[in-house]
Amino acid sequence: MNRTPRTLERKYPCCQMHSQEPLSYEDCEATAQWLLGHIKRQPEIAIICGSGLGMLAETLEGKQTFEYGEIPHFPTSTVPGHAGKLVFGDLQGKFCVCMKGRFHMYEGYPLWKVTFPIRVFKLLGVQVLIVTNAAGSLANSYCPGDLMIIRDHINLLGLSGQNPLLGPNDDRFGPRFPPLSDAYDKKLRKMARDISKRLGYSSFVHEGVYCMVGGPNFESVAEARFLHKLGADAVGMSTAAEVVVAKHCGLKVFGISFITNRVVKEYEGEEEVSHDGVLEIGHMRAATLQTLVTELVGSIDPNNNNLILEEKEASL
Ligand SMILES: O=P(O)(O)O[C@H]1O[C@H](CO)[C@@H](O)[C@H]1O
Ligand SMILES: Nc1nc2[nH]cnc2c(=O)[nH]1
Repeated sequence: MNRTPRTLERKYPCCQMHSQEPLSYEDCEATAQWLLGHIKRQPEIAIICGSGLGMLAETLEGKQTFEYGEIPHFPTSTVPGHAGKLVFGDLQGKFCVCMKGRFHMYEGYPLWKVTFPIRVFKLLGVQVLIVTNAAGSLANSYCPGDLMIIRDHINLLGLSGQNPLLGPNDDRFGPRFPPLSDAYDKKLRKMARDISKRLGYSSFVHEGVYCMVGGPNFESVAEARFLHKLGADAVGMSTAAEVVVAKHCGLKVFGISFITNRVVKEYEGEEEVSHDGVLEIGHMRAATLQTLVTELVGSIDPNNNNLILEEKEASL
C-alpha cells in the first residue's frame, strides 16, 4: 500500500519511487535502447562525477548531452553540485558516458533506483566504470584537496541490510551472491598510482578505504571516531552501492575520492563541515582529479582483458 502523502509526492517526486517495484531487466533495456537510438556508438567507459566534480564531463569532445528528465526511467538530481545531465563524448580517444550528477539514498531514492544507471551502462556496452566522489577524511594524514584511490570500501548500509541487490535476483545481470573481495580493480589502481607518480602527484594521492553512510547529516564526533576505528580512511554518502551493482553485472571498477574536508574527530575542534564548503574546495582544487582520470582513461584498453593499452604499458 502506498502511504506517501499526496502533497509530499507532488513536492518531492522521488518519494513516489519508494512505493514502486525495482525496475526490471526489460526497463533497463528500454532505457539503453532509447539512448542507443540517440548516440553515435556504444560507450566503452562510464564515469560518475561526484559532488562539484562535474567539470570532467565538460572536457569530452563532440559532446551529446541529455537531461536526466528526458531519459526514460531516469531519476532526477536534487542536490546542488549535481547537474542532472548524461554526457556522451570522446576522452583520450575513448567514447565515454559521464554522469554529471548522481543519485543518493538521502534524496529519497531507494538504492535500486540510485544504481539504475549502472545497469543501463552495462547494457550500453560499457566495460569499465570510474566512480568519483567528494569525501571527508578520517585518516589523520589526509588534507583537503588530496585524492584517495579507493582500495576497498565499507558499505555500512549494505552491512545493515540496505543493499541495491535486495529482492529477487535476475541472473541476466549477475549471480545471487556476488563476491566483492576484488571490487576495485588491482590493475586500474596500479595504473593510477603509476600515473600519479609520473604527474608528480604522489605526495597528495593516497590509497585507502572509503566508507558509505546514508547521510544526509555529516558525522558526529563519536561516529567519526567509530568509522576511523573500523578501518575507514574517508567517508561519504555514495559510491559503495554503485560499485556493488557494477561488480554484480561484471564491470571493472576504478574509484577515487576527492578529499574536501577533514571529518571532525575532536570535541574541542573549531572546524564545521558544510555542503557549500565541499563544493567550494571541489571548484578550487578538482583539476588534479580531472587530470588523473583523463590520463587513466587514456591508458585503458577496455577491450583488452589486461585493461592496459600496449603502447602505454612501457611508459607506466
Ligand atoms: O558522494 P558525492 O555524490 O560526491 O557527494 C558527497 O558530498 C555530499 C555532501 O557534501 C554528499 O552527497 C556526499 O556523498
Ligand atoms: N558523510 C560525509 N560525506 C561527505 N562528503 C564530503 N564530505 C563528507 C563528510 O565529511 N562526511
